[in-house]
Amino acid sequence: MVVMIKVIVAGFKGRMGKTTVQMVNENQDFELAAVYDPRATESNLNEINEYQALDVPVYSELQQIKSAGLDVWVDFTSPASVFANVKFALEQRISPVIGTTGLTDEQVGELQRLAKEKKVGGLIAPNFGISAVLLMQFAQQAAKYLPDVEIIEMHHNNKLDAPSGTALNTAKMIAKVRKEKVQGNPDEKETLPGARGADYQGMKIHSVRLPGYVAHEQVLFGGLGEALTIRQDSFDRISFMSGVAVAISKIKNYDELFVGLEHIL
Ligand SMILES: NC(=O)C1=CN([C@@H]2O[C@H](COP(=O)(O)OP(=O)(O)OC[C@H]3O[C@@H](n4cnc5c(N)ncnc54)[C@H](OP(=O)(O)O)[C@@H]3O)[C@@H](O)[C@H]2O)C=CC1
Ligand SMILES: O=C(O)C1=N[C@H](C(=O)O)C[C@H](O)C1
Repeated sequence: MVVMIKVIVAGFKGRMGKTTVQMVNENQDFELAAVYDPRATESNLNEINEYQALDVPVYSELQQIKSAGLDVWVDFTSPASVFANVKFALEQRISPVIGTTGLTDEQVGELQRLAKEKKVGGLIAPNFGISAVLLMQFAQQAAKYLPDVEIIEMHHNNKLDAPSGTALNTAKMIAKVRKEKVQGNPDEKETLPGARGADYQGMKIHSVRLPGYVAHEQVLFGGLGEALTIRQDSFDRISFMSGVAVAISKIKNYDELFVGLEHIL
């Protein structure tokens, strides 16, 4: 008998949540066992027009989830809610697969300690798209030779957090291989505040928000008489789904919480 992985999708009404519900439902190895949103008024997905054929419980309170026998908690919610959701999942020994951005370093540390204590596998992926995972790795490699770098991330205009989780993670990965340095003219002055962007250990990060965009990033390196630009584009949220599927399939095999899809590929 094939045992399917029982998945709950938190944030199921959102842009990523909807795409994930469809992917999980269509994957023969996964069972869409529940969905969660504290503001949901439905008790079953079949009450929603587009999901009439699906008999899946909708939970709006964490207490309802305790006895649901779930394997994996996929979280695409909001920076304000992800920590409490993931803490709950780990306490219930449900493996979290987290796409939501905005967790602080302290929160990540606390969740990693809890995962170890509970011996539960989990993943925080700043980006589930393979093009973004590769961009971050290539950028880290390039920064060893070209340490002057600026990051431009471009997203749809409904995004809540800035900079994007991917841009911040790119900067953190680069910071591991280069010394902190001041870039640009040490005497430069912003005549319009914010003109030089945000600063992460001397790296400038610029956030663009425009309708029509989905998720895009450029990492620009400058050297003596030369430059390198690395760019990735997610034109559609489907680009994140193969990464989410891999994470759901594998995450139960681990007993710690990783940051970065590359750790389980
Ligand atoms: N790692 C990756 O590859 C990717 C990550 N993301 C990240 O995923 C997150 C979600 O993005 P997106 O789908 O565009 O955002 P949306 O705003 O479209 O969706 C978020 C959903 O979560 C719901 N929600 C809010 N609070 C809770 C809660 N406590 N529990 C469950 N659900 C809740 C919201 O409901 P309501 O509107 O009622 O508040 C909303 O339906 C963001 O942090 C984004 O950066 C996005 C794309 C890819
Ligand atoms: O909000 C989004 O859309 C995205 N969020 C993630 C991020 O902040 O990096 C991943 C991707 O860029 C899409």
